[in-house]
Amino acid sequence: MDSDGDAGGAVRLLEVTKRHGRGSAAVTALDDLTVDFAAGSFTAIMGPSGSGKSTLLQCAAGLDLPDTGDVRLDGVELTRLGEAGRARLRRERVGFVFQAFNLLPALTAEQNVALPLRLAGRRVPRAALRGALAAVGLEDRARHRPSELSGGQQQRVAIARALLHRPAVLFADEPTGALDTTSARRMLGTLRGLTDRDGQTVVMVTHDPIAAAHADRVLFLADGRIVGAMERPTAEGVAARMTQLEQAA
Ligand SMILES: Nc1ncnc2c1ncn2[C@@H]1O[C@H](COP(=O)(O)OP(=O)(O)OP(=O)(O)O)[C@@H](O)[C@H]1O
Repeated sequence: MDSDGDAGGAVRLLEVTKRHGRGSAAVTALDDLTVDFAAGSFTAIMGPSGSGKSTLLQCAAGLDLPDTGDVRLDGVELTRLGEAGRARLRRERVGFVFQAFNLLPALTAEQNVALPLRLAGRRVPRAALRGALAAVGLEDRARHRPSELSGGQQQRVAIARALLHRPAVLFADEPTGALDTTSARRMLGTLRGLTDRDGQTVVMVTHDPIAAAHADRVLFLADGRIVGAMERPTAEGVAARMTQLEQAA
């Protein structure tokens, strides 16, 4: 590891504190938090409601800025960038998948995948488009509209869209929240495959111990701090740890 301590790190948060609100209503969402997400790793973030998971994702992805501390994404200190610089960094190096798929109903799967790059004025090579759909197992659904796809397939289109520009990190906020069990399992298999096959760095917030068990590592958050980590997690182990945290909350 070099003197910056970021060797191999796709994302690093260093002593990050983030408060929401002002005065007596202020809430410390992240409290002097330091964490590294290694390149090519799949991390799940868990914690009781209000523990700071979404805030962590927003700060790590450059969607929000910490009050103090530094965030480095793919070698770039994004806390030193202005709004335009952060927007460019997000567009070029970050992929985002949310619980809501946010696909446009009038567009086909491949048009939805291409849309963000087209809106940014970039040409989208056909091979890249096909490659992104193939990476999520949907190459045969390219011409289907969202209404002709299952919920799980729609979420995989959203993942293909997030992957098209080959982001350094794919952030996923409750990506299985709106899916049935079978679709959720397939979606998690897709994320797992992206890390195993392509070395894609994935950071996922979830409430579901079964989802978290697909990751290489689970980080547990409470009151804006990391209070534990589990390597090679099992659903049972994660569930037991979450029960402890929720009883303590
Ligand atoms: N815009 C905001 N204004 C004021 N307080 C906020 C705001 N956003 C978040 N908070 C507070 O910051 C804390 C952390 O919120 P955050 O959404 O990061 O938690 P979370 O772990 O993602 O929660 P959940 O699992 O319920 O989605 C909570 O106490 C929340 O109420």
